[in-house]
Amino acid sequence: MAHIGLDQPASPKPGLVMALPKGRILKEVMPLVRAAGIEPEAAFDDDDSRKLQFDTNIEGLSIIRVRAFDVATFVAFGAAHLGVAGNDVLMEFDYPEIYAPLDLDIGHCRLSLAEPDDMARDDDMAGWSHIRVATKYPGITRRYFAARGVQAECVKLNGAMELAPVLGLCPRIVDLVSTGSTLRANGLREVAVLTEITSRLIVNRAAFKTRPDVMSGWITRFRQSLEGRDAA
Ligand SMILES: Nc1ncnc2c1ncn2[C@@H]1O[C@H](COP(=O)(O)OP(=O)(O)OP(=O)(O)O)[C@@H](O)[C@H]1O
Ligand SMILES: O=P(O)(O)OC[C@H]1O[C@H](OP(=O)(O)OP(=O)(O)O)[C@H](O)[C@@H]1O
Repeated sequence: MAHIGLDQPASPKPGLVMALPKGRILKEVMPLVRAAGIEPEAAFDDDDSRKLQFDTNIEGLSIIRVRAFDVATFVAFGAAHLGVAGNDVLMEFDYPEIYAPLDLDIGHCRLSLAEPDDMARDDDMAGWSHIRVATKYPGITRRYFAARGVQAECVKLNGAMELAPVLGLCPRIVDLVSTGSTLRANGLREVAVLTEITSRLIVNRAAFKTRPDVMSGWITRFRQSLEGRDAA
């Protein structure tokens, strides 16, 4: 007897899907989305709505709102066709299926190594062969230090990294820094910048190949949104 449906994924909705991160980037990205001519349905701005996928004024284009790391995964696997992600997320996954054609010049921050003030005072990175680091970015951290001859043992945390040195979990952290106030408030000092971060428009490579006109059309619209914003 044929079993139908149980382990079959639901058929994806036809049309184009744009993945946006639901965190702090959303406020910065929405003016660009709207300037590109995309207006989501009213439920998108309704905090009480439990919807996750939203229709837009553009026939066949919907928006999904997901966690920042998941934007890259939806786009890499072709479940979404385009999206917005920080290059922290892009570098951590390093998905070959993602093409990131446009720097949106939003979400500026940096990924840095930090340690307690008293440790930083007479610490010398040149003498390290092994370090233990708490981070949400084990991939970037390992690669960065391996290229400098240092083995980085990473303890994965998903937030509040700054607590790790304070509570003795790990003496050092690699985390995002913008104003530096979170580090200061927790007695930590930035000792190295691994990379500067901004958010990018990202596109699934297969979608770009199979629908070049539509996908390049959206890249152009976002480029024009950026030019309009910069000229204002
Ligand atoms: N302090 C910051 N200043 C500027 N940009 C930041 C800052 N922190 C994070 N970002 C950027 O915003 C993106 C999303 O961060 P956000 O804080 O919204 O998500 P999160 O809380 O880390 O993750 P999650 O979506 O899992 O809750 C990051 O990937 C990064 O590119
Ligand atoms: O240098 P600052 O301006 O203080 O910003 C840095 C903080 O911002 C991010 O955290 P977020 O607020 O996203 O919370 P999280 O720890 O839950 O990710 C990051 O992880 C730092 O903790």
